[in-house]
Amino acid sequence: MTRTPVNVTVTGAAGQIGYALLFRIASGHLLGADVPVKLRLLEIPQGMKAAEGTAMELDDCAFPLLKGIDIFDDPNKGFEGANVALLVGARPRTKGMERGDLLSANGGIFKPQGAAINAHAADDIKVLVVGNPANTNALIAQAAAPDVPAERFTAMTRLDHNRAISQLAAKTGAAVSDIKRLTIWGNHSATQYPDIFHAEIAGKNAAEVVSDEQWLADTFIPTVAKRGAAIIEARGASSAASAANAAIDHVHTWVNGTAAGDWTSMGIPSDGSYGVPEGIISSFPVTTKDGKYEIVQGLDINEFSRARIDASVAELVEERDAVRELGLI
Ligand SMILES: NC(=O)C1=CN([C@@H]2O[C@H](COP(=O)(O)OP(=O)(O)OC[C@H]3O[C@@H](n4cnc5c(N)ncnc54)[C@H](O)[C@@H]3O)[C@@H](O)[C@H]2O)C=CC1
Ligand SMILES: O=C([O-])CC(=O)C(=O)O
Repeated sequence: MTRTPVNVTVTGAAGQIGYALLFRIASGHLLGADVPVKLRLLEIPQGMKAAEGTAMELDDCAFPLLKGIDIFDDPNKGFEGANVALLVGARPRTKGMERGDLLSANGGIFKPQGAAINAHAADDIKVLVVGNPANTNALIAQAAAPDVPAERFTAMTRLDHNRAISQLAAKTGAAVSDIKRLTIWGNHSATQYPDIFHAEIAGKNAAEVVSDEQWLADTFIPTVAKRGAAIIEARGASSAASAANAAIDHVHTWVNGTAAGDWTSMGIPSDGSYGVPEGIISSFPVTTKDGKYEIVQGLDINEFSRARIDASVAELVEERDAVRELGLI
């Protein structure tokens, strides 16, 4: 049976992450090796020519699953019929820019994109926001799309999740595939909290295996939370291939499900679980099945974790209040 292609819209398609992302979507890593895709690339006018170049290269790969590529600089067209939208293009912070300026500049991108998704995307649209500040940009887009179920707007903390697994594997000598149930809580920012108290390493409790609270507090958490800045310092440019990889993982897991006994981390609208105020887009431990996710319930949160979750959530509340003040939500 021939399957109908899935329409995948990627914004910021001519950027660094876009260049690392599009080829993997087209080769079947986003949705599955048997799922044909049509790509819809959305750029700003200055990015159109570079996006055309990337599209030429995509053609040159002769990917069997790639059933079409269209390029737009109008969000109303870019999101038409989209089943999956990866919102990567954003306004980076530049010198002298205050947080309010950054939120307001991104509001100018994510508000119209949310409205275009509301008006033109397919009924089953799933949105992943990668562009920073990802959680609050997702909130802005979601607020502009009142007809789309709120839970379809998610923000990427999978890169943080993968970074934390890798650091934990290096510390303990375990294989990354032996590490399960790790959680990133809160914001995709330096306040995020990577939590190993419920994680398992080859079936044993990770915090007990590590048994070194000082390493947790002084090395592990800051290394994971500040990894983006360390990459910028080393590479002279922000994480691109690892960010693209995490975006692929996020959507693949959302669509295809978490493995039995494991969970992942996603930035999602809070339902009030774990004392996180309803509505803000915060990272939680989630399981996924049949294209839907659920927050893992019933975890004991110790004092060490509580303080850190609360600090990151407080930052998200401040960001929400700031964009509310700016009339963006
Ligand atoms: N959530 C996460 O874990 C991570 C998020 N990021 C964020 O991802 C974003 C993109 O990163 P890069 O690809 O490295 O940046 P980049 O600057 O290389 O590319 C961004 C692209 O977006 C385009 N763009 C700007 N405004 C647009 C709009 N309104 N519509 C469509 N396209 C637009 C630009 O023309 C440019 O081609 C940044 O905000 C970065 O901070 C990066 C790494 C990890
Ligand atoms: O700060 C940035 O632009 C990059 C980023 O989010 C990360 O690598 O986690």
